[in-house]
Amino acid sequence: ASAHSFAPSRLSQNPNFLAKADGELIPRKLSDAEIKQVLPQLTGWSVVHGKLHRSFKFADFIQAFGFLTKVAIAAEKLGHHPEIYNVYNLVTLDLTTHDVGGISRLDIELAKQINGF
Ligand SMILES: C[C@H](O)[C@H](O)[C@H]1CNC2=NC(N)=NC(=O)C2=N1
Repeated sequence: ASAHSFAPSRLSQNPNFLAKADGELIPRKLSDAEIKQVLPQLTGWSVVHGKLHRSFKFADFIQAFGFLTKVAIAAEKLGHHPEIYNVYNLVTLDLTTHDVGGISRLDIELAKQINGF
């Protein structure tokens, strides 16, 4: 591909991303219909207050935090970070894309990875 293929105007044609004025790509906010369609693949997750939401219960705090450590590593690799709430053996996660004010494919991807832990 020529250099010009990578100009922001070309990249912005990818339906999964929006190009900001400076050319930086950010994920697109998914529609309610798109979220409803993918939700059956995300066992245990629901949409609460416009965020992907799931609670997890563990045997104790150490198990809960071991899980959260895996979540943290996945999040850092993805460059996408969950909202985390922990009380002893309970963990609640809310996934939203702050950059777009809604749920994006990055939230779907993170939820899928978390379900594999
Ligand atoms: C620059 C950096 O990649 C962005 O600020 C990322 C970091 N992690 C993020 N995580 C989430 N959940 N939403 C974001 O919009 C977001 N933005």
